[in-house]
Amino acid sequence: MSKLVLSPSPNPLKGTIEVPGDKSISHRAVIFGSLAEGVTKVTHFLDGEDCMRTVHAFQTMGVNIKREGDSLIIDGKGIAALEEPDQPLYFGNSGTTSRLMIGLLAGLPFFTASWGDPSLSKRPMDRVVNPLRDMGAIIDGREKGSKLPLSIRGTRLQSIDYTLPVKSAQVKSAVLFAGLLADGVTKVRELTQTRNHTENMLKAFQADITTDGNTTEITGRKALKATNIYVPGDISSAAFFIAAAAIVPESQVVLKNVGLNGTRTGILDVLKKMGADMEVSNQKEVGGEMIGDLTVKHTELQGVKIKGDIIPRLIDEIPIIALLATQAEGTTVIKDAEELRVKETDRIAAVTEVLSSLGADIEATEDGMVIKGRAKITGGEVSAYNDHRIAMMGAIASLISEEEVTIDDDSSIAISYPNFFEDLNSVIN
Ligand SMILES: O=C(O)C1=C[C@@H](OP(=O)(O)O)[C@@H](O)[C@H](O)C1
Ligand SMILES: C=C(OP(=O)(O)O)C(=O)O
Repeated sequence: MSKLVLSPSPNPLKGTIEVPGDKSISHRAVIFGSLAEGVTKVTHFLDGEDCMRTVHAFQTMGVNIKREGDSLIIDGKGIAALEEPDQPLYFGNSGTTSRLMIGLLAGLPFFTASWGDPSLSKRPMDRVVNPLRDMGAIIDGREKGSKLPLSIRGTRLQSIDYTLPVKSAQVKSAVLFAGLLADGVTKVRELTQTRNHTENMLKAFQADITTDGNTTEITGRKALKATNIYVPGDISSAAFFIAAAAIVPESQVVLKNVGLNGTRTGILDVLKKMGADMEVSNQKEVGGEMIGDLTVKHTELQGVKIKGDIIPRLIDEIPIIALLATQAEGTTVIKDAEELRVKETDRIAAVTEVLSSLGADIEATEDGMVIKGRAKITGGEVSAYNDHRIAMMGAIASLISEEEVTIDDDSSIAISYPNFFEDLNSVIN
């Protein structure tokens, strides 16, 4: 636990940052690399705590995974070579590790127990357990299997035709992983498109998969073939510097090689609507994912309405978007974001509490928030609620604060952005 006292920064932000690898893509690269036949090299892998939970899970199941600089070398021996773990798998704080692994473990021919930290133990797992049980999975656990710890007796699964009741890429991925191990063709339908990294990477590993963006079909029991993966910069991490450059006067920051997959770029659409001065350059496709450089300059922003299908495309960026909104002219309304209530913490409550303690005019609603700009960020002492995105939002708020911002504990930042303060210091002149 380390308390953090941040002094207001009088200077504009200037410079170039290459943010760490995308968390969602890094998790999936470890999973598919471990299941595939052959050696997979994952370049620009995110060594944040969450992705390391996924690495440790596969190491416990006998997969040889080693670090080489910022790459990961995975010696995949195929699905049949995975071994029954001799200890419970610990998923730490990671919703993605737990939901994706549960989907996979349900179809592997051995027993596992799994658990998580206090935050993860509160998060709903029935959203993955229910469709998996429909496929024949044998899962038990706390609250009838809706919370960790869980026990899974892996078994041969049947395919399913499943329409997602929640807008969640983790649920979609869990069912597709189970489908990869099941007999027949599994179909997953979503009414609103969520991030599609699982589908993209399954194609790269030569799975038998088709998707039209709403319905994805996968044929089970087909071997995956190793491939090399480059992990783009995480737009969810870049978001903190995009916001910082937009709100600190006279700033100009370049973010290199940021992932620009359209299922993740909702924050860019919102910034454009707010009137931000932002340019995308050097766009190209690498391994099925778009990347590019973003140049963001300070400018005056306008409040906006954010609701509907855009929400899954910016779900993890809402805390930092809320801070942006405090500096925009007029009112920003965020709706349809009730999923925030079941993240690492209740992010609607946490964002509202932290930003109002720091001087903002913000109110929580059932499924979002209402933020009135422009507010002076005066400073103060806040809790990060043990949530990396809340801690980083607090740190960026300190840049425009009149007085110090004190955050009770910044250790959660290592979940997704271990070098956050090095990168921040590199653009504070
Ligand atoms: O699939 C993924 O990698 C993720 C999906 C999202 O969660 P949900 O699927 O719960 O919306 C997101 O919030 C999380 O940070 C990562
Ligand atoms: C919600 C997040 O992650 P997860 O669900 O993997 O814990 C996040 O990174 O903001």
